[in-house]
Amino acid sequence: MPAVETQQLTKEYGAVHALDGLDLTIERGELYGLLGPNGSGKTTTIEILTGQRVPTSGEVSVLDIDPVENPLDVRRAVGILPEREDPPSFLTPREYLQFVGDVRDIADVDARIEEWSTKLEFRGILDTLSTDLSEGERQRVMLAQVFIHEPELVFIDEPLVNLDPLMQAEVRDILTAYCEAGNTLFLSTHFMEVAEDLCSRVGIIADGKLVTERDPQSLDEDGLLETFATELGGESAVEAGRP
Ligand SMILES: Nc1ncnc2c1ncn2[C@@H]1O[C@H](COP(=O)(O)OP(=O)(O)OP(=O)(O)O)[C@@H](O)[C@H]1O
Repeated sequence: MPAVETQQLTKEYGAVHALDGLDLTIERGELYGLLGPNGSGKTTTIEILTGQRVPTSGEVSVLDIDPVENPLDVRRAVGILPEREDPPSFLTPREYLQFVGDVRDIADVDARIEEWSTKLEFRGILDTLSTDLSEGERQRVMLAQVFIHEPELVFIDEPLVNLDPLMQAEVRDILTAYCEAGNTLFLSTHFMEVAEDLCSRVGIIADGKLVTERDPQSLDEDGLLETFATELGGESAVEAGRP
């Protein structure tokens, strides 16, 4: 069974058709990127796949679980990093990750905190209040909470946001190694260069529909993405500092 499958998924917010018959199949071990301009339906897709939002119609399966029927089971099984989410300002990264360890029933949470704070290079600020951390440091803590329970499927909305170029390269390596170990990663981005550099397959979404799926090496060989040029990759992810 694929890691993720949707059939004719729709989501309406009143008169807005956020998803309009979305068909997705993502196999285990893929590093799949959903690329699309602002408002194309990426966040709505992730929210439905992770049991946070109920679709208007259509079928969904995530690790063989139906997130509409069993949202808690899906959230237990996967890692999630929503866009623009921070650790609570009044907790230190260590306290926050211990809290995540409690919620996720992780027996050896202290060892995992050591492991992930080392990998993501924030050991030095483990005991600093999150309110005093930079945006990039907070993003690294949030990335750690995605992986700390070693899920086999992870959803990340805009994965490299707020990271400096060196850290972006480190995170790319971590995400790639994670998929090479047989796990699956679903990420969304509106930066073409993130999709090109990171993904093994890219789906292009516009107006809630999957327009096409591409090998990242031939992402724009026919100039299709020129139509989204101002929104997609119109500025460099590195220059923008928020890919
Ligand atoms: N809670 C909501 N209520 C009403 N409309 C919504 C809601 N959430 C999203 N929408 C609308 O649904 C459409 C898809 O939004 P969504 O956030 O899924 O797009 P996106 O591709 O993630 O955008 P972005 O790149 O800006 O994060 C947009 O038109 C948006 O305004």
